[in-house]
Parts: sequence; structure tokens; C-alpha cells
Amino acid sequence: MANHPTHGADSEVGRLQTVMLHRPGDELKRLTPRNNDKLLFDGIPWVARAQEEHDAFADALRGRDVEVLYLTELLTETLEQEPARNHAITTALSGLHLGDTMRTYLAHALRDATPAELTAYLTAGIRNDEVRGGHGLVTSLLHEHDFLIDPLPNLLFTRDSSVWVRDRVAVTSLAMPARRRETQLTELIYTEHPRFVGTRKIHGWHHEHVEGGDVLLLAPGVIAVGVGERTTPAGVERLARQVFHARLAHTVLAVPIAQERATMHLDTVATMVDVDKIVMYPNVADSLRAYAVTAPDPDQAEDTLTLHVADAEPFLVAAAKAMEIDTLHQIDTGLDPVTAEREQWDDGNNTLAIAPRVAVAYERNDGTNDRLEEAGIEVVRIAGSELGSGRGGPRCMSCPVAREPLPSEA
Ligand SMILES: NC(=O)NCCC[C@H](N)C(=O)O
Repeated sequence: MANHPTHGADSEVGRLQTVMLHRPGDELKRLTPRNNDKLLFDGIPWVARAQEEHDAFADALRGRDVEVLYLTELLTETLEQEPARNHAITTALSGLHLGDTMRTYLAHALRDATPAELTAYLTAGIRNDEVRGGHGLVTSLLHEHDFLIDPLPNLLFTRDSSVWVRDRVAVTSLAMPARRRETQLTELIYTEHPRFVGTRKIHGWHHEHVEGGDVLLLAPGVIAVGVGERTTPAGVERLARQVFHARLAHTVLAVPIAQERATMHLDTVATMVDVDKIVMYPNVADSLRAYAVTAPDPDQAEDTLTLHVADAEPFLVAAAKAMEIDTLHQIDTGLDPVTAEREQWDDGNNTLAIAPRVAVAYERNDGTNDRLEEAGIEVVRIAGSELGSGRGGPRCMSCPVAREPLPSEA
């Protein structure tokens, strides 16, 4: 068995040991001006440059001793096993748009594919005009550029399709149709890949919507969850019951955020950069509120576990109370509202902490980065002109698989 750190994370800032990334690939080449909105991209990225930017991101992490796992490599290794292949093929072909003739043809074709080819089909999808057999009404009447298996350009944002909470991994339930299939892949990896076999899982794609970008591990035992365009109140209730019952947390803070694209996840407006410091979009800082959810008796049956929901309080107040610290310091970028809005849109607040007071950020957001440095945060700046066209920053593009626990006197 390979020597790797114990999987899991109990904070946003403990030294990052292992991270799962997805190097953008052929799935980005599927984006056109006709489908980019539906596929949740704001433009058509230059793929080769996006790959260069992503490689530099991965190198910056490796340069800080972070082990980088690639989602597609894990998937290909997973697909070397027959039962995993069959499962992946069956789920990928479950869409009713295929019909039995095409489904049967594709099932045979995919069974003949190598694990690497199958990974490519599952991530970049299959277009009608790329298929030579299975002729029937589906082939004839769908447009030649329609997808039989949809591509997954948002795999780039590995943050959203799974999240580790202590030693368990939550397979999430993605809200947008363009992303739903991503969690079938993460679930398969965490279930069947030899490195992860035996990992205990919570949540799942069949449950109420929760996306990883909304889940912030503020401190051991304290989880903030954004409620907005992607994560539903019912999703937070479900997650809270699971983490309380499994003793993974004592408080969940439900944090309403505007249901719009600019603030699709909590991590688009706020990310932790130290044990008691958070960088926050100034235009929402004053209005952000949180409902502290606790469980009077976590021993109750999980599904019916009684939740106590406190009245809403200012987010920073509720967070500090739950974290048992005097103050959760907001790094006030002090930017004028228009600059702040521009930098928030370009993921200025979406930093990835790789240790306390060390964070990766897009270089373009000068104002926010300068303020972070003035506050004592080392900013590892990366390019993201192409990567950012999917509206996600360094935190969105990373799923921490192992972080060092924080020293008790951090
Ligand atoms: N955590 C994040 O904020 N992830 C960014 C996801 C961007 C992606 N294009 C989406 O709309 O879901």
C-alpha cells in the first residue's frame, strides 16, 4: 500500500497535504457560444492556455509539498476494475433521451474501450456525429451536434462534487443539471479506487442539494454552509443531521447568500486564510447572517435527529461564538464597491489556504491580494485568465483530501 497521509480535513487552513484537482481537457473543447450558458461557462476558454495555467497552479502546490491527485487518473485506475466499469457505463447511459437502441449500442462500445478511453468518454462526453452505429430514430432525429453523453466542463471545479469532513467524505448533490453526473464519478472513485476503499461516506448525489463550494470548515467541529443558488435549506438540514450524528461537528452555521450567479457558493464571497481570519467580499460583509444549528441529542436516530436552530445573527458573531474565539477577523479589503464587485466576480475572495496565513489566489485581483498581504497573509499568485471563464478560483478548483490537523494552540 502506498505511503500517503491519512485522508481527511477538519479545517480550511491546516497544512494542505493532498489535494484532488482536475486538469482541464477535451471536455472544455465541447464549449460553444450555443451551449456555454447551459454548461455554466461565461465564455469559451482557450484550452491550451487553461492547461498551462492549471499546470502552474498544480506546480505551485507541489512546490509547497502538496501531493496532487488528478481526478481523471483516479478514475482511470478505478475503471480498471470490471464492476466499476460496468457501474460507470450503466449510470452514464441511464438518460431516457438515449432510447434502448442507442443505449445498447453505446454500452457495447464502452465495454470495449480501455479504461483511459472510457474516462475520456465519461468526461468529454459523446456527440451524436461521433457515433458510427446504433442507428435508429435517436441518431436520425437528434442534431448531429447533440450530446448522447453530456460533457462535464465543470469537473475543473473539484471543490463542489465532494468534500471531506474529518475522516469522511461527503459526495455532494449538485443542483445544476449540467453538473449532476460529476458526483457519479466522485462516488465511484471514493467507493472503488484502491486508495479510498473503506472510506466512510456521508450524503450522496441522491439526497437534497449540497455543493462543496458552500461548505466551509471554519474550525474543528464548526461548519458554515451557504444556502443559495446551489445548496438548499433541506440540504443543510440533511448534512447537519449526518455530521452531528457521526460526531464530525457540533455546530453548523446556515448562511443565506443571494441566489445569483455571482454568489453561487459561499466560497465566492468568503474564504478562511488563517485560524481566525476570513477574507470577505465587502459588499456583503455587513449583511451576511448565520443561523447556528446544533443537536441537543446527537445520539438520536440520524434521520429524525432533532435540530435546534438559533435566531439569525451577524455571520462573524455567530461564527466566533461557535468557534469559541473572541473574534473572527474579517480581512476588510476596503475596496470601493465597484472594484470590490469586479474582483469578487473574478474570484478574488475565493482563495485556497495551503497553511495558516498562506493562500493561493488569482493574480489579477490586485486590490484584494494587496490587502491580504497587508494583513500578513502570504499570497501565492497564479494566473487564471482562462481558468476563470468558468467562474471559479483556486478554492473552487481544489478538493482537499488531506490536511494536517491544526495544532491545538494555533
Ligand atoms: N465553488 C465554486 O464556486 N465553484 C465554481 C463553480 C463554477 C461552475 N461553472 C458552476 O457554475 O457550477
